[in-house]
Amino acid sequence: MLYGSRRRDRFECSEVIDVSCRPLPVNTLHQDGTGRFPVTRLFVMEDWSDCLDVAVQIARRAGQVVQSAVKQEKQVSSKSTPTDLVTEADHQVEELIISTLRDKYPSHRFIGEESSAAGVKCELTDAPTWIIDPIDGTCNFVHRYRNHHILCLNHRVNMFLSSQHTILHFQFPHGGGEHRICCKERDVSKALILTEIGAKRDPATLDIFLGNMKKLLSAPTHGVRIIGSSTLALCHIASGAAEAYYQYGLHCWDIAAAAVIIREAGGCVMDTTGGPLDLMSRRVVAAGTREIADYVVKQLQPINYGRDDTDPDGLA
Ligand SMILES: O=P([O-])([O-])O[C@@H]1[C@@H](O)[C@H](O)[C@@H](O)[C@H](O)[C@@H]1O
Ligand SMILES: [Mg+2]
Ligand SMILES: [Mg+2]
Repeated sequence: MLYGSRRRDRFECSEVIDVSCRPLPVNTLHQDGTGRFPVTRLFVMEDWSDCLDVAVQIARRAGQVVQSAVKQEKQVSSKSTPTDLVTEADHQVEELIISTLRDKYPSHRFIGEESSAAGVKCELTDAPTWIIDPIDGTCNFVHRYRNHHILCLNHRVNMFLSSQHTILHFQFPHGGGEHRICCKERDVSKALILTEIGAKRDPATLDIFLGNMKKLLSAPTHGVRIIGSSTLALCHIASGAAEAYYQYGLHCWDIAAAAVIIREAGGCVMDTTGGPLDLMSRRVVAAGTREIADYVVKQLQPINYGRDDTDPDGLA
């Protein structure tokens, strides 16, 4: 089981390690003088296994809501741009998840895609926080396109919950059990690379987006794919179906759950500059190997989408 208690402002956790679900004695942490506590081990402050059970049940219930909604007529509206779609099913699923969890865990905090779009501040504190994308790939959902959409929940104590592919019953287990293994390919000319377009479609953004794709296609790589769901695409890195993923314009709720799966499967997740992942930065590079991740980082010209915590509609 992937587990840990990561209080953002108290220490940096150097890695997520498998620990059993039992309280561990809190050892002395050696302050490194920078006010941060370099943690070589994670300390399970509390037993979170109950959260996992509750969340897997909600993921399944939400999946049933989505599965029945996909066959029905939808009321579709848009958010930050005309291509950033949302339906009543997105709202219904997010409301179901947050209301159930809030009843059960009144002290926990929530970051939800549709709550954020309605103006609720995206704020990560050291309180246990659920990061929720009720339907990732809403455009696919609206078009009933090969049913590529996925529900993702992440619990900010670095406990990955269930990310359930609602239509193909394609479920990534919560980190435990059979481990997913990333591709260990180091040769970019043998890599399949995934990306997503993001919501901006102005000519300048599209020129940069297409320029980045052209650079990666002419490496040459085996190919570049856009499947319409960043979370599902990131999960494909963890399952070894593709070697790398990059994107500007996704959100913390697209990244949070999948990043845990990828790390647990032995891959790497980072910022598009090659530095550590900043969950709120609206950009990511992930790969099965560091070599391919570093190659992708070197090809990219940045696209500015702002940040989830300061500029949620990303039209900076
Ligand atoms: O809105 P949603 O379907 O949850 O998530 C989508 C992401 O999965 C996709 O990668 C991105 O390009 C879209 O703009 C949108 O953010
Ligand atoms: Mg999404
Ligand atoms: Mg969504």
